[in-house]
Amino acid sequence: MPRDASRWRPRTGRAASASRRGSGSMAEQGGPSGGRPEGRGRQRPSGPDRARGGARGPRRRSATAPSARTRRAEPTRFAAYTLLRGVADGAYANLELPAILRRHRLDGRDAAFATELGFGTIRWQGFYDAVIADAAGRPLTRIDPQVLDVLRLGAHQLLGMRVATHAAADQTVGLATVVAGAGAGGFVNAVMRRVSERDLEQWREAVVPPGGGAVSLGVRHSHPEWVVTALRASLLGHGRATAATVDAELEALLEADNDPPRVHLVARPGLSSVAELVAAADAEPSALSPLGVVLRGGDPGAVAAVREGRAAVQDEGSQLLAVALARAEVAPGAPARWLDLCAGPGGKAGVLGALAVEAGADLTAVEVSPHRAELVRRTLAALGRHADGLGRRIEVRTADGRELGEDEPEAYARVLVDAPCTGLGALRRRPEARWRRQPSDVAALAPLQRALLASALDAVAPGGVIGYATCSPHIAETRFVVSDVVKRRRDVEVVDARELFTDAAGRPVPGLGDGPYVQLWPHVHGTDAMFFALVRKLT
Ligand SMILES: C[S@@+](CC[C@H](N)C(=O)[O-])C[C@H]1O[C@@H](n2cnc3c(N)ncnc32)[C@H](O)[C@@H]1O
Repeated sequence: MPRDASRWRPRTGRAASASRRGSGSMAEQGGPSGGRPEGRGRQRPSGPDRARGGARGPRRRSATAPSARTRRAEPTRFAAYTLLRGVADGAYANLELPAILRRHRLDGRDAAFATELGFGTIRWQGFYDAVIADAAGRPLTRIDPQVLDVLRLGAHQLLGMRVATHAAADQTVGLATVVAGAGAGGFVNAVMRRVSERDLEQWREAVVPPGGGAVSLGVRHSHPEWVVTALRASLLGHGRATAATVDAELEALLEADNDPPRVHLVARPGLSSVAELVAAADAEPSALSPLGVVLRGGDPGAVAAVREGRAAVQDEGSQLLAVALARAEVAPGAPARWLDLCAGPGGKAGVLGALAVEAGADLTAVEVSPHRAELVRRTLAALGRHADGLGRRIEVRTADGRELGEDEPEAYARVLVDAPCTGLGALRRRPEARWRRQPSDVAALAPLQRALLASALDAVAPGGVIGYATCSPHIAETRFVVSDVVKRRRDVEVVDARELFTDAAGRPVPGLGDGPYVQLWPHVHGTDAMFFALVRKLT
């Protein structure tokens, strides 16, 4: 849910699409999967004025009687609903969405609308649930889960996307009727009317508990309370904030978590280039990553270099990490072998392997899950052919990284441990993660993270380096893991990693913390909240 309507207005023209749908054109569709979305191809006025018109001031109630509402589900809404049900059954939204869009034959603006409706609703679920409970006058446990998902989608249209009230209400009731029957339609109609009686600010005043603590921030910014508490501790623990500044930093971070990330591409060195991507896509060079571009719009899958595995969609933070490890100083005579110990699905291995080949080294990518190892093979296929041509080797192994240190001691010059973690630093990208993760996950992952790092320390040759990374800033997954493992050994030292992080113009990246570790932040760097520690094996 944006703070103002313009937040949602995007690089892809999605606002225009939403506004068009918000016009209330109610062309009947042929059921959930039939026909095209209403308004498609019609030229209706759209844009900021129109979007704002529905946004400011009290909303007008929809005068349509329930019996006169549509009884069909419009395809973009049905697609978003299907996504929510898939997520409720355990699916990952970002993996599920492409198939849903294909099944509903949605592309362009319609796909963008369905995506924002689905992802935005999932992100803002915590806040909308508070609104719905209030508007329905009953606890959520007394609302059928399917109907609750329909209501969440309706709430996002009203409060987060500024779809006109009558269109949002009509389509939400139609969807409810299709998925849960006419009786549900009446209930949904009543709740939507109540939701539409207040605007966003009024709902905030009504449902956000006072006090500004974790509970209050959790509802306001739609994060579980334990995540708010953990992020606060992370800001303090990494030295990003002090007691005096942490409240403002935390709010900025929580807000950034709710901003859909821009799409970045990485040009794998030797296979593609920033210039190629800028010429081939609606993109501009990244200011942060020397290997990256930022898409202004369009489908990354339409870019030839991406389709061919020479470039890929990748957060700038991940790009910087791979570059940092490749840059770190290694003692002369270290083996010409690099290792990615937790490679699936292969994003960082794609960059690290390309940099290894450039440096005259081989890459071994290890992944324990056979399915994810297969994804790594696919990701690295083009790189493998490129390496073969230069007499280098890219190898993908399905294996347990915890055993590699013992199997191949002191065999590698550079090792990346991109450890399995809670992903609390990538909440922008994985909208359901905040609701699925539990505080107990942190403790459950701790032994695995420590064992993988210990194995990496064994696998690296004297004078070689290990990069330990997570896409979580949680103190227990980052600093505690590194300090715990390193303090048990006499043959390694932690090195200040900050100087390895320079932007596309070669300038030091600001705001990395007090060292020796690096912590990136969405609200500071525009990246996922990636953590990186550099450890060197003594000679
Ligand atoms: C954070 S992800 C890595 C992301 C990857 N580096 C990328 O950039 O695409 C962590 C990966 O570690 C894998 N993993 C978990 N336990 C492992 C183990 N014991 N050995 C090797 N890989 C493991 C997980 O299956 C997961 O694919």
